[in-house]
Amino acid sequence: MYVRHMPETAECMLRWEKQMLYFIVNEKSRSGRGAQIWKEVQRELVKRGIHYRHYVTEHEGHATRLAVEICAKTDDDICLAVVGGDGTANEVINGITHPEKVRFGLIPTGSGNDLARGLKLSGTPLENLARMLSCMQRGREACTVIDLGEVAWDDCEKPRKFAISAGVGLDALVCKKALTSKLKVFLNKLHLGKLTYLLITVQSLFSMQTTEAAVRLDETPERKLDRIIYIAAMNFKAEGGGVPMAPKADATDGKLSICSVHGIPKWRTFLCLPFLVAAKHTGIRGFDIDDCGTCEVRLKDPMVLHADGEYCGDVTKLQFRCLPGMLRVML
Ligand SMILES: Nc1ncnc2c1ncn2[C@@H]1O[C@H](COP(=O)(O)OP(=O)(O)OP(=O)(O)O)[C@@H](O)[C@H]1O
Repeated sequence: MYVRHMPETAECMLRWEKQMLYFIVNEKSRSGRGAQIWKEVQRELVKRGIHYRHYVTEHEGHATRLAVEICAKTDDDICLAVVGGDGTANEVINGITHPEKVRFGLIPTGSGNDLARGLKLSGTPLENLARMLSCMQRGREACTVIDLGEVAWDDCEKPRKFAISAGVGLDALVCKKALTSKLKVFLNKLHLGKLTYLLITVQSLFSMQTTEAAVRLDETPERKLDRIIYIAAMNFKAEGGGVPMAPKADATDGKLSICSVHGIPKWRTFLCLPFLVAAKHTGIRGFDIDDCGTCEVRLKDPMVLHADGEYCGDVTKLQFRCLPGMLRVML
């Protein structure tokens, strides 16, 4: 049961009582389950007498616009929570124009929920809400500060921030296919959403085109890699519904973990997938993981790029960069 911690001073009490909590809600997340969860959360907010305002996303990209509008408010302390999946969280993060004044919260309602996994948010929606409210009540200093990543590519208008990961190749192809997958809708109904990623991964691995790349980590000399299956920049350990691509990644160390698979045949990659899923792939030939602050990649042929599972385009030149301590999270 949630125990309400009473603020110690009258000033603190006054601040808490007046604090507005903004929600950006994707009711369509996890094939519509988001709407049900939001109703449940809303009932609890009313019961607790929380001051809140909510905005429901109506289309792709809407969450970014809503976050920009919320950040334009004059308050110097904005509590902004997402009720949605990783895609919605990514859109909101990209709309946070003033990270210094925002406290970010998450009630995960997606099918992958890798950000929630990275933040160790494993409770029910009401448990996650209670945890967030408790942190909110304890003030800005109670938040956990995490790094974000940023990826720029070819002639992109604006680099894209990411909380979990960004990458080219197999994992991006899987994300792109999952976005429009009828199988995902079907498996979500059976509560088997994560299986979508596994099935699409195997199919995509054997149908994808590999290519060559020149990779430069921080100030080190450029390395040439061939037969690229993927190059991913990980902020947290896992993506794609819990695949621990970088088992030692830490979102508070000021670095990204660059994971790549290259120079080995597809059938060998396929045989190594169980090791990848079990986080036993470190040290296997062809599977590299390196920590760095920036990473530049030049590809011989275009590959699909994703940021937190959102399709960014087919690209040949990209740069990943870590943005240390960029997001204050109510956990
Ligand atoms: N009203 C809407 N109609 C259609 N698409 C929407 C709407 N609101 C948001 N979206 C888009 O839906 C996409 C996926 O949403 P989200 O990530 O929240 O859920 P999910 O795909 O179920 O979860 P996960 O990413 O964790 O697998 C987002 O990229 C967002 O742009």
